[in-house]
Amino acid sequence: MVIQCAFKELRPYLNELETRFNLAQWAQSCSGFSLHYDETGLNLLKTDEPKLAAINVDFVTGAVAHRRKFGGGKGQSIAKAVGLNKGATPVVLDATAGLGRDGFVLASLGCKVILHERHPVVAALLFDGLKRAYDDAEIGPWMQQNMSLVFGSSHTLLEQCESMPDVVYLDPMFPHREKSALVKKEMRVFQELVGADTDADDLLDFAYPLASKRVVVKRPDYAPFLNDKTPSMQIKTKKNRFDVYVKAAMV
Ligand SMILES: C[S@@+](CC[C@H](N)C(=O)[O-])C[C@H]1O[C@@H](n2cnc3c(N)ncnc32)[C@H](O)[C@@H]1O
Repeated sequence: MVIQCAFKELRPYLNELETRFNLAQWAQSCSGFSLHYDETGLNLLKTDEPKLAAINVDFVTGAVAHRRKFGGGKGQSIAKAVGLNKGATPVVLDATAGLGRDGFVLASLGCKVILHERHPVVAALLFDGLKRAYDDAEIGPWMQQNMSLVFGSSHTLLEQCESMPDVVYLDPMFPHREKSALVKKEMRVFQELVGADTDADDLLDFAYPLASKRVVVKRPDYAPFLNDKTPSMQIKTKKNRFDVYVKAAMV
């Protein structure tokens, strides 16, 4: 998968992205998608829906940036689920990072967040979004401290972790059935690219021994528990819930 771009001076950076994430290897399995770089950064397009389906990671000015400023801070369900309301700012390993939105909410609230993403195109989008955030005068300093990406599968990376995070956060792909046309479209494009995370049940078994305080699993409200394991507690939102597997108190 070659990244298309009108700016010749960006070719070295784009070559680096292509190499780092082995994008050439994925050209076949990502047919129907293309990657473009423009002034907004790296964009994924669905070839037959070029205008509507661009996916881009923007922590500086996008919807997540708005949520950072006006989204409810530590009162948000995700913050409560990882234990932020207990006065702690845990180290969180986000083992299914996706576009980094949940991770960004936690990083903006002070957590150190390590992101794992295994899909090369998603990882490339995330890497590019992080790079632009690191360079931003307002959020760059704390983003560089709080958010980092490791490209690879958590099925192997969690086993190799040398230090224990306080929290392991899991949000594997589960078929969505939201009604909003916009969300539906973006989710559909994302799901088509990534596919269902059919091996997600195993992640709980890797995550639980590694987390020192808790494992948090985000699920749509209609989804069964991950690996059929009943959580210690649940925090429910309109469309999702956070299943929390507590190991030790968050101090
Ligand atoms: C539903 S998305 C996560 C969305 C994310 N929470 C956000 O806020 O943007 C799930 C992501 O997890 C990734 N994933 C699933 N299993 C993984 C694994 N074992 N290791 C690393 N990434 C994984 C998928 O490639 C996909 O990008």
